[in-house]
Amino acid sequence: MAKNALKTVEKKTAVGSPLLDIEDLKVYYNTISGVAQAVDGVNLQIKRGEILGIAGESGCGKSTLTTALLRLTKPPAYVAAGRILFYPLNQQPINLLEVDGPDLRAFRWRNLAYLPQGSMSALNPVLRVKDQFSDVMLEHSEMSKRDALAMVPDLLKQVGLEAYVANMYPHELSGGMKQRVTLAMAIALEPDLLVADEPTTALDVHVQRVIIQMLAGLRDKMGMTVIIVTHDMAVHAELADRVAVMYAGGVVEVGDVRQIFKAPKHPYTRGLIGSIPRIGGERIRLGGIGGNTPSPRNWPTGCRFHPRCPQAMPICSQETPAFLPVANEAGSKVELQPLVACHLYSHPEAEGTSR
Ligand SMILES: Nc1ncnc2c1ncn2[C@@H]1O[C@H](COP(=O)(O)OP(=O)(O)OP(=O)(O)O)[C@@H](O)[C@H]1O
Repeated sequence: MAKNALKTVEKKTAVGSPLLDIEDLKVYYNTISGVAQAVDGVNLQIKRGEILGIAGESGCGKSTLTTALLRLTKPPAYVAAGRILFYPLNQQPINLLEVDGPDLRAFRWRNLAYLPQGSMSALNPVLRVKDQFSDVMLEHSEMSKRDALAMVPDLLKQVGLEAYVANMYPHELSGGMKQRVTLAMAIALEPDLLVADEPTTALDVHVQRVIIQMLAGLRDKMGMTVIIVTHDMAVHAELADRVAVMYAGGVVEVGDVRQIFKAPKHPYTRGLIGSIPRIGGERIRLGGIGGNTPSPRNWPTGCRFHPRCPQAMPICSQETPAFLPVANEAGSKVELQPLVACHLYSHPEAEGTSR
């Protein structure tokens, strides 16, 4: 069996085992007006073969978190604390934050791939599509140029493009085609993890659907883990197995996508879900979330959502709520327990103590 096919079988067998453990991760920015604590104590477990959605308002730290996962943090940002444990197939876990130099270069593309925000402009305008592929594959694997070029038509096919696209330059492609080419390049070396940042923004509805189906297909065909970052809750509803909701630099709730939509626990998640328009049924006024997003240079004390929370209690401004497990809804297929950081669920006297 070819090496790649063997790797795919191994990965599919490993679906459900741990891939990443993010432990108390803090990523800050040095700015003239002080330190911005953009990601401030994130804890998250991610399993092989799952599609995890990361949701939250603009500025809550989604991109800062994912760039740290990919070891792409650049000044003025820096990792202030935490560990990111990565579990390679059949090997001991490694702390991604300690991988450096040639090891890190080898790790990228082969293990971690990135589909950045606005990735359509990430292509080199003076290279034909096939040469962009071979550049990446030659730099990050031991493949010969001939072998790399031979793989291009098949990779293009996987993202629904014809083989002739290999000979085209980026300016000859539509926006949707460029996005597919970038996706095909990201998956060329069959990475364990693909991080897609707003992959459907700025695409028309039809192309959005195609990209969503492709991302879902990667998991099914290759056992790839996908982290999808977007504030478009409809994309999460359609694609994700679990959703992590971020607010003010932290994850406030994570759980089965159906549970997040049907029975959100955290008042912030309820606000997010309540602000999605629905078609059909009675016309209702959308809830939305009052107040403004706080500044990462000066987070509110206690629960950072308390100044905007319709259910705030005195304790909420005083104590930071722990990230605690709550009960899974009946019928959930997700093994990892849902977690919520909210005093409504951590104090027995409070409403909603459904643990
Ligand atoms: N280069 C920078 N210098 C200083 N602060 C920054 C920088 N980049 C981001 N930040 C701050 O970090 C916080 C988190 O930003 P980030 O881009 O991670 O949020 P996001 O949730 O991905 O937002 P969006 O959905 O708009 O992309 C924001 O408050 C932002 O102001």
